[in-house]
Amino acid sequence: MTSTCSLDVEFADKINTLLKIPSPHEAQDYFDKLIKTRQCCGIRIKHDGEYGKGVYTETEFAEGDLVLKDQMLVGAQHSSNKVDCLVCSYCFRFIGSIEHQIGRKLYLQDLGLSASKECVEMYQHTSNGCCPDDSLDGEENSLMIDHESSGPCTSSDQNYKIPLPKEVITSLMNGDLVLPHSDQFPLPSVVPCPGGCGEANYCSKSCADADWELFHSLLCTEERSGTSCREALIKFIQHANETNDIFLPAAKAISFTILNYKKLKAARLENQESYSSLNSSEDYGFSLLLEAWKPLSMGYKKKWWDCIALPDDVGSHDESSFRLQIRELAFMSLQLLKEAIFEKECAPLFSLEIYGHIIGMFELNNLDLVVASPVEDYFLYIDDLPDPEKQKAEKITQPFLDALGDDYYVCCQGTAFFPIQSCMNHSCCPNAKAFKREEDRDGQATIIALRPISRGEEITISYIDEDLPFEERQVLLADYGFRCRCPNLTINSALRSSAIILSHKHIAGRSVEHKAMILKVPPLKFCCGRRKIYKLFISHLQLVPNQRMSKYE
Ligand SMILES: C[S@@+](CC[C@H](N)C(=O)[O-])C[C@H]1O[C@@H](n2cnc3c(N)ncnc32)[C@H](O)[C@@H]1O
Repeated sequence: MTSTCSLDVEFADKINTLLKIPSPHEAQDYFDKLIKTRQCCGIRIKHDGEYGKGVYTETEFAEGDLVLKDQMLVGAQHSSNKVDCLVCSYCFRFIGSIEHQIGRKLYLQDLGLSASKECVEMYQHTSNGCCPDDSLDGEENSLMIDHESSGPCTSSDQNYKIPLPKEVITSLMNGDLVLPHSDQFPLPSVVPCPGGCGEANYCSKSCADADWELFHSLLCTEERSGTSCREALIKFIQHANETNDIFLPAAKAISFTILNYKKLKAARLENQESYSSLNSSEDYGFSLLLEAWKPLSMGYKKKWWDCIALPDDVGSHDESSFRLQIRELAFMSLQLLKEAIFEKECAPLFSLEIYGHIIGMFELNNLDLVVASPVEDYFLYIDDLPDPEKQKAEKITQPFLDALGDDYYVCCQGTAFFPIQSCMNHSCCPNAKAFKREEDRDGQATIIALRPISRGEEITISYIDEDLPFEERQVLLADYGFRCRCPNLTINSALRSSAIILSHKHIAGRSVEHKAMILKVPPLKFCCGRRKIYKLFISHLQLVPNQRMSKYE
């Protein structure tokens, strides 16, 4: 039997209006304004293409030109990755210090945890006051939760690690022990969550304030923050981490809309409109909700359980029961979220239709969020020092590298929806790619031209690894609901030897599951026997013209 959400029945008309595809005029107006706020010029979103919306050039781009730097609308670090990297919860920059990043990871590793396992155990441990550092206080809720999934770049216990004494790790975390040359890699200080939950940390007050204003004030688990149902919120987070952490950005999308609604309402009231006109007219309230929802209304959407690809281990005869299970999972998550942050004036947002469409939108549009680790840069820097400076530094750094094992370079990973990039259609011979350059140290998406693009041409990216054989490409593209009809000609390999950072990632059905592969980078120079091999998600490979990597060529 399928669970029914009463809000779906009660607000059926409003839900239909919220999910209506915006008119071309409305969308054009929205995207024209949005593009003006981005680091890009010479692109336009058009609505009359073969595949719905598409991004087109209004100028010429040369190979390697920056086409777009897009800011995410909603993004989240994977729960499993939180053990490995301490990043700004808003822009996903690494924060603290090289020492703090290493110390924190070793501390958690010392508790016998990898990112994917035994996190509950760690939670119990830290809750008992065993945490040596205040900066870990409150992280428990976010760290305890994922004991199910394992991303491709997360810790593994398979590589050999030589543990360090606890006191050394503690002094590293406390800042008493300073590593040689770490001043070459300054990181922003940790700014704690203004609500005091300790789960969210930031690189600056402006990021803390922006996150609070846009999302976190409704999702903060600290009692003082005024979140009405803290227990329910914690349960919601736990459920997301035990099942599929895509529910976390979905909650952010709902939070964003509620907070936006409240802001719009307050602004209207300030503009002398009477309380009575706002409160008495239901339509007026709904028009505000429509306005608040607008950024999300623009994304291409289908219901999650309808569009999600059937996993390999589910036969077609089990398809309907699989889709039903996904729907039930979303239903369960939504009940917990509703208990935590329900807002009467925004009730239609808590319908299963809307929740399912938000997650489906992520399924069809999201890019991987990947930010390279400064800890890797640090060890590479030490490795590149001339002797005898190198020998001197390595006497101190080597034990830390040995303790970290092969996981010393784990990057920040998550998933994010980028409003402009998400309008880019797929081609198996794309003219652009999403990537990260040396200077791109945050979670934003950077799109670069792979070859000269002429005025008026559509900008296309590949959602999958375009090097795969034709049939495999078609299978992967079926996840996006279409078969590609473009011929895959010779791929421009000019940028191929560089690092790959961003990729389209499908959110797996029942738990977070990444399709990983080892990227074909040129033979690597070894750094103390463990210079990194990039392990990245694949569904959609993106090349990074990255100076840092060019030295390997
Ligand atoms: C990320 S969205 C791209 C923007 C989308 N065209 C829109 O209208 O918002 C992905 C969806 O666009 C459509 N699409 C993108 N590239 C396509 C292609 N090469 N052939 C057919 N459909 C495509 C598919 O429906 C796909 O699920």
